This record gives sequence, structure tokens and C-alpha cells, in this order.
Amino acid sequence: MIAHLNRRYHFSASHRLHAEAYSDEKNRAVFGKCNNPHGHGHNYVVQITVSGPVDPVTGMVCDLGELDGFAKAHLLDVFDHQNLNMLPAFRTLVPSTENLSIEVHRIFESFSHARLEGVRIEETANNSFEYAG
Ligand SMILES: Nc1nc2c(c(=O)[nH]1)N=C([C@H](O)[C@H](O)COP(=O)(O)OP(=O)(O)OP(=O)(O)O)CN2
Ligand SMILES: [Zn+2]
Repeated sequence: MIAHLNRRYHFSASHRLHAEAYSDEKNRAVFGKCNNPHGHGHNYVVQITVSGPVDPVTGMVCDLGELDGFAKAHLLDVFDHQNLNMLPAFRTLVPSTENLSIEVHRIFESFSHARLEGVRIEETANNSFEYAG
């Protein structure tokens, strides 16, 4: 019996949407206020979905503690209170939430206690993005 487990994590980070391939003028035209050189911040909400057989003894897909420990070490300790543009993953990649979702998915592919089904990130109350690999 396969079940899905969803878990939400929160971190705050700043970013600037800016493509090196574009001129300053085109960056301003494409990204608007999000191209402000001083950046701006978000309180990101990351939802991780994993799946697996329900263990007949524990009744669990996986122990939430295992997922929380992985998220702390590989997500929260890496992204919280950081400037996303300065992180290795986004040195040459625009830190849009689409790209952030793909990066977080890449990270959680290494979680070994259940199968990663997808990543959903809320950037603001109005914007959310999903990536399922
Ligand atoms: N396709 C994408 N478009 C945009 C992204 C993104 O990640 N992918 N991100 C942004 C911004 O980072 C921006 O900060 C979001 O701003 P905005 O759309 O204005 O957000 P809200 O509408 O929720 O906030 P308001 O204060 O109501 O404007 C932009 N586009
Ligand atoms: Zn933003």
C-alpha cells in the first residue's frame, strides 16, 4: 500500500532576478521591480512530497524526523537567511522560483528513506510553483 506524505518547511531569503545574458535595459524590461539591484526578500514555503509503502509495524511511509533532519541539513541550513544569487546553484542561473524548485528537487532526490514525488514552493501568497522531475 503506497501512501504520500507532505511536509512543509519555511525559510527566508533574498534574491534579484537578473539574467547575465541580457543587457541592463532588457533585464529591467523583463524582470521589472524584481531586477532592483538591491534585491528583495521572500518568506518561502517549501512543500516536499514523498511516497512509499506504509510500513506494517510503524504505520509510516517514513519517519518525519528523518525527513526533517535531511531538510535541516540540506535545505534550511543552506538557504535560510541567504542571498540566493550568491549560492553556487544560482551564480549563473536566475533564482526564479521555478529554478529554486528544480534545485530543491535535485537536493531531495538524495533522500533515501522514501521516493521523492515532487516539490512545491510558495514564493508569496499569490505565487506558487511545482516541480516533479
Ligand atoms: N515566472 C516567475 N515570475 C516571477 C517570479 C518567479 O519566480 N517566476 N518571481 C517574481 C518575484 O520574485 C517577485 O518578488 C514576485 O513579485 P509579485 O509577482 O509582485 O508578487 P505578488 O503579486 O505576490 O506581490 P505584490 O506585492 O502583490 O505585487 C516575479 N515574477
Ligand atoms: Zn522575488
